[in-house]
Amino acid sequence: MLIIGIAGGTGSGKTTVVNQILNELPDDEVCVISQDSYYNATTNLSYEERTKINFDHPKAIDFDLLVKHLTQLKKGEIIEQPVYSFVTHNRTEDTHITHPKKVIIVEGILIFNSKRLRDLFDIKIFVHADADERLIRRTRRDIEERGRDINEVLSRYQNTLKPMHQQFIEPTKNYADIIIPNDRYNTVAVDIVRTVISNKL
Ligand SMILES: Nc1ncnc2c1ncn2[C@@H]1O[C@H](COP(=O)(O)OP(=O)(O)O)[C@@H](O)[C@H]1O
Ligand SMILES: Nc1ccn([C@@H]2O[C@H](COP(=O)(O)O)[C@@H](O)[C@H]2O)c(=O)n1
Repeated sequence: MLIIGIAGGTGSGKTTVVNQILNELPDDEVCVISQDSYYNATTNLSYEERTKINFDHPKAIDFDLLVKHLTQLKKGEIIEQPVYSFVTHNRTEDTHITHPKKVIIVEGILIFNSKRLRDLFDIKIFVHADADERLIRRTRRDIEERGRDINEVLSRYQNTLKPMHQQFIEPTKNYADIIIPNDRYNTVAVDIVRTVISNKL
């Protein structure tokens, strides 16, 4: 089994890179775990209280469950990945049954922040895009896909996202084995990662 961690700031293009890697790879050989699925359950909070959570701080993530699930997959066990809603800021009632595969890709902004997780990765990849590019992408995506308005995106960026990125995400680039520059679509880098995976399969 090969476990690949893909980190990088919000809007850097992690999900896009993962999807490009998955294209042309057999479905039954690769599975993806998203750190976003492991935001802490917030059922005990009102919607108003949830909107005030700092989602870019490591404390917002249920790393215990993420490490447990990855360890189970490594042992060949099936897991039930939580399903998260960016609209309600909470886990849904659903779960996603995930089977162990030869290659497991874990992606998320804070995954290199946890030593326990880092130790589980065979390859660590950091996707880099400049802050202005990430903000533009995030603004478009959150308005089009995550039910947000411009004020929400910009105030979250100023109050939590930017400072948390500088404090907790950017420094973890140092742990990466490979850094993918992604201000533009980087097909060469994606091809290299795909080749590494294909060799393993
Ligand atoms: N290299 C790129 N150039 C332009 N737009 C991109 C690029 N990579 C991703 N995007 C777009 O930016 C937005 C955020 O990308 P996404 O992959 O969701 O980032 P992340 O998972 O790192 O938050 C998406 O709308 C995506 O289509
Ligand atoms: N309820 C939530 C939870 C998280 N976020 C933001 O998502 C970003 C991480 O996801 P990416 O796909 O962009 O890597 C993170 O920056 C959180 O601010 C949110 O807006 N709402």
